[in-house]
Amino acid sequence: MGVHRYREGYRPAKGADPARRVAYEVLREVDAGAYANLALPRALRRARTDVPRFTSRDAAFASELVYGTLRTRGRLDWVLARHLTRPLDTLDPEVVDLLRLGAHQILDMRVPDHAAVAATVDLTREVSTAGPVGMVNAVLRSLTREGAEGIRADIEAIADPDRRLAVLHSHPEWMVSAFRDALSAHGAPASELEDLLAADNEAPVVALVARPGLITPAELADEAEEILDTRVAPGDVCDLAVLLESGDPAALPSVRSSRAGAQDEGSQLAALTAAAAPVAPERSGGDGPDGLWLDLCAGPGGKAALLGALAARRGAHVVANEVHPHRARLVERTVRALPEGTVEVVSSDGRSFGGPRTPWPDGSFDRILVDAPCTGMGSLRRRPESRWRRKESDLADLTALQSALLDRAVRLLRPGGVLAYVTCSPHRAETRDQVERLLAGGGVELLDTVAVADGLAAGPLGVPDGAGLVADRRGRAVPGRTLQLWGHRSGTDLMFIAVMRRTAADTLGA
Ligand SMILES: C[S@@+](CC[C@H](N)C(=O)[O-])C[C@H]1O[C@@H](n2cnc3c(N)ncnc32)[C@H](O)[C@@H]1O
Repeated sequence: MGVHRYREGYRPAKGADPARRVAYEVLREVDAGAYANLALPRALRRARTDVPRFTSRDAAFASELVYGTLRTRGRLDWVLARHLTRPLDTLDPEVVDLLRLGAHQILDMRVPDHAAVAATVDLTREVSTAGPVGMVNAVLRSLTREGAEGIRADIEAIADPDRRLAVLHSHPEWMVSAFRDALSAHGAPASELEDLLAADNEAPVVALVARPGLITPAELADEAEEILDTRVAPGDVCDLAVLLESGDPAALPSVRSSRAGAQDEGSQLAALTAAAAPVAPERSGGDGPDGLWLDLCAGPGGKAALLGALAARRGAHVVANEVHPHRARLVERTVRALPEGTVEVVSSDGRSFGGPRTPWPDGSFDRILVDAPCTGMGSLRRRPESRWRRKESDLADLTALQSALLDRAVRLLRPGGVLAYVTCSPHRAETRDQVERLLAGGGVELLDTVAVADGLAAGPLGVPDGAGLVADRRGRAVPGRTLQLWGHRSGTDLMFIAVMRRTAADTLGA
């Protein structure tokens, strides 16, 4: 629990309620660098043990406070600024969190105004010095007098369209512009921008994957229904998926033993597509070998486990590489239920993976997945704080890393081998530009990713007509298509998938 900073002789007039207290503690942890999706379950577990009569309603309320406050932070800050006499970022960060918590209850939740103000003031008394109590009270009371209609009208009146959408849907302005550009880069109508941004603020469903050969989706659904006491549904996009209305997947024995896992349906489809894209023969006749696969950026191992399950059925072997040793250990855990020897976990920098004097010289692999580090703009629903942490200036380093990983992967592929490039971001620079750069370099051809994925999907992928085309250096469309999934169309994370194939050995001038 957080630090109490009572003044000498000072005692709170009334204790803060435990759910708000938990939410505040988690916001403070997130401010210090924690991830909400890890910090919140930890805090709830603590509260269930430490706080007498901490109910599941308290847990649900605390979760809504944490996720809602983090998601709507941009709009909350814009509104709060109108009621402050000094800039928000000059206030003590603890006070800022208290104000955001109160404002979120007043503006977005069905908490009566007086209760939202009183409870936030109680919480302020309990966690802070007496100093800000009066200020928090005054600012929140002033906010309750403003009214949602007036606020909405003032936001609608913001002249700059991206600024207006940034405030309304609570995204950093640079991301709004990047999403606008991404829709156009991937052949989706620009008119869908608002739907895209709104979908980012919806609570995601929890998707599980039943790893083939280890558990069936029906067995997983039965287990979830029984243990989590929740409603379950089959996947919209993948037959292997089981969707949960609520509940903590970690409570399921199949998840604890890694026979199943929590995995967005877009990620499941990416791994399935990487495994299904057709390899070509190295010289002539048949499909050529398909026995050695590489997952170049494997941590924490969700896709490696699905690839491994599919490889086990096809007699293939998967090398799962991850640069950070602690994340490589997570991969080991994720793949541990697979038949022994199916997945081999190694830890090295993917940019210089394999080569002479290693078991994997250039041209070794039949199939490579590069699920590259990226801005993560495609999973904002799931990681509510990430939109505020990520900076536009991160792009240059990330795209350089993606290019180096892709270049290395092409060299590690045999001619005719398949390269699947995946990002959890639709940003043009991380997706289409990377594919166009690779194609321009020679050595790879683009396959029809939409057709491969469509053939695997349980339902429509919501790909707009004519989407996924990429151009050569002269701006002419090349054969093949990439696939961009959109949350507002398919309900998945915004995964980008491009399957390519290595052409002749000598085109890279190796
Ligand atoms: C998008 S995540 C991969 C997710 C993973 N495929 C899954 O489905 O669980 C990217 C991973 O690449 C790792 N990474 C970053 N730089 C790398 C490098 N130079 N070589 C190999 N892996 C790297 C990151 O640590 C991170 O675990």
